[in-house]
Amino acid sequence: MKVGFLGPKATFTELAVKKVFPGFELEPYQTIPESMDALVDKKVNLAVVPVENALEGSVNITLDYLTHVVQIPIVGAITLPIKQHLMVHPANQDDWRKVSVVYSHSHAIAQCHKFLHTQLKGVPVESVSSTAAAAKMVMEQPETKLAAIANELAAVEYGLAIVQKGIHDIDYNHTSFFVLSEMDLDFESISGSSHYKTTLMVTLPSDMAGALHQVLSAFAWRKINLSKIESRPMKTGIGNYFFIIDLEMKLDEVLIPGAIAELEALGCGVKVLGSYPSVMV
Ligand SMILES: O=C(O)C(=O)Cc1ccccc1
Repeated sequence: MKVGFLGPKATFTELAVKKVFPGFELEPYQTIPESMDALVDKKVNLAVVPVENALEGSVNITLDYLTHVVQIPIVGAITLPIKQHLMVHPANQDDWRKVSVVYSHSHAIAQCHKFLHTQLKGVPVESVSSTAAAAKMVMEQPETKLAAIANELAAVEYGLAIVQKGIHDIDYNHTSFFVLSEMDLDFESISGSSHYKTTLMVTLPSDMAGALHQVLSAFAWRKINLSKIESRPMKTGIGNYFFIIDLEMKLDEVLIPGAIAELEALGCGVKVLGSYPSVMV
């Protein structure tokens, strides 16, 4: 069984994959869309992609690619604690305050805003495809004083020295990842979790006063708990949005189909993106 993930080696995504799928064959891809394309092209059986960070919010490219471009079911979710460290080439260890650029993934940069603002004020910060890609770049250019924000495994993998540990702004820093697959994967047995979520994509009828209120009521009176509601652009014009809604329950035969039928009767479009166990590792 082959798992595609946002690489290179030692990204947070790989950490999440290794925790839940030990011993599986791993295939790194340079971007999130490439990992999903690999699944569509059947080069891998599963793809694991970051979807939400507790400090920075949704990973928009994941949600947008999943809703606008590919049609692959979500079969699981993994939530991983995130610790960010500042690392440099060992040759520049004593001089780390004089780095000329800090590289990382945009979400990691946002998670360390306070540290960058106070400790490395004025140093340019550039985002690259992943935290591990940043670490790899720093390793490859010892003569330029560069720094990366990445995890401990990336420091080991790319031979970098951690010069500041735990630089994320808030200690409670977690990221969730979606497990995507066309296969009928028994993620409940693999993850040991029976905590299910169901993710829906909902479009509203145009120009209907109180439409969102009515959508929420369909869940509220059935006592279906929502854990997330996110609006994303339809990409058809300013002000046109759809909603991604997470329900805190497994797709059943009564409550969720009833709510969906009610939304459809209102003129909403509803698509189930997945009903899947969610695990904290
Ligand atoms: O860049 C990585 O290591 C990723 O896996 C994406 C990401 C970035 C920041 C926090 C969590 C995941």
